[in-house]
Amino acid sequence: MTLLTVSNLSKRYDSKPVVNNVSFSIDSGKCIALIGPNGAGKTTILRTLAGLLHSTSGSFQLGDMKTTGDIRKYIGYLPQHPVFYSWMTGREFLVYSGELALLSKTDANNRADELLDKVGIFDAKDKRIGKYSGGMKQRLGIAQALIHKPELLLLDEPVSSLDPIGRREILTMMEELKEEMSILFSTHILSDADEVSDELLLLHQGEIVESGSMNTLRQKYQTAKIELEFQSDIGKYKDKIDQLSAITNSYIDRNVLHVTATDILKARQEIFTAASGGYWPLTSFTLNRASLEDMFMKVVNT
Ligand SMILES: Nc1ncnc2c1ncn2[C@@H]1O[C@H](COP(=O)(O)OP(=O)(O)OP(=O)(O)O)[C@@H](O)[C@H]1O
Repeated sequence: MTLLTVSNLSKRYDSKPVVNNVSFSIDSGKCIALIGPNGAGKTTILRTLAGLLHSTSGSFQLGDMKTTGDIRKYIGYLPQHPVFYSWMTGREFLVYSGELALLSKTDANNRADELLDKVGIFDAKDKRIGKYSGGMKQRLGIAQALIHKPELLLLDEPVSSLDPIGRREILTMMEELKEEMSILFSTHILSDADEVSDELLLLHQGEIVESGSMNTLRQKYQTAKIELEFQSDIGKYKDKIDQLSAITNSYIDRNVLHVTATDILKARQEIFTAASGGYWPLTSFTLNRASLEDMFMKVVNT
C-alpha cells in the first residue's frame, strides 16, 4: 500500500531551483534512500516533507490525509545536525520532546522510558547529553523523532557524521525500525544506502535522475573492468581487443591492458575466443565489476 505520494515538488530560493519537479512514492514498510552529492537538494526535500519548509509548487500526501497539519502527526524527523541541550539528561530531553508533542506528563514519561530502551541507551538515561558519544546522540535524536509514534520516519544523513562503530549501530537500528514503519533517509554514501534500503532515489541537482532497487540499478548500469597481462607485445593486443564488439574502451597502464565492457559475458567470450584462436601470450585475466560509485557517476553523467 502506498504511504507517501510526492507529486511534482519544486523549491526555489529567489530564482534558483534547488528541487525541481520531484515525484516519487513510498510503500508502507519500505526503507528508501535519497542519495545524492552535497547540494543535490536532499535536506530541502526532507524539511519540506517534515513541514518545516514550504514548497514553491507541487504537493505530497500521506495515506489518504489531505492537510499538512494532519500529516505532521504521522511523520518523525531527525535533522542533519540535531541540537540538544547538553546539560539535560537523555531522559529529560525525551520527556521534554514528548510534552512538546502534546503528550500528557505521564505518557511522556512512559514513552521516554520505552524509547530509551528501544534505541539502546536506557543505561545512560540519567547521564547528561554532553557526555554522550556521537552514536548515542544519534540514537537519542531518533528516539525524539519516534516520540509520537510516526508512520514515516525521515532521517537526514543519519550516519554521515559517525565513526565506523556509531555508523554500524545506527544502520543496525534502522534495520530494526523498518520492521515497524516506513523510513526515508538521505545519504551521500552508496554503501550505506545499499545496506539498509529497499530502493534508491538518486538525486542530482534537484532532480531524481534514477530510482529502483540496488539490484535493478546494478543490472542496468553494470559495467565490467577487465585487466589483461601479456608476456609480450601488449600494444599489438590492445589493437586486437579494440576490434571486439563488446569492448567499449581500453588503455595501457604499467604493462596492464585495462578494458571496459558493458556485456560482461560477451566480452569474456570474445576475449577468450580471440586469445585461443590467435595464440595470444596472455598471462593474466582479471574481472572486476564496477563499484557502486562508478554506477552513480555513470547515472549523473548521462
Ligand atoms: N535557505 C537557503 N537559501 C538559499 N539557498 C539554499 C538555502 N538552503 C539551501 N540552499 C541551497 O539549496 C541547494 C540544496 O541544498 P540542500 O541542503 O537541500 O542539499 P543536500 O543535498 O542536503 O546537501 P548536503 O548533503 O550538503 O546537506 C544547495 O545549493 C544550497 O546551497
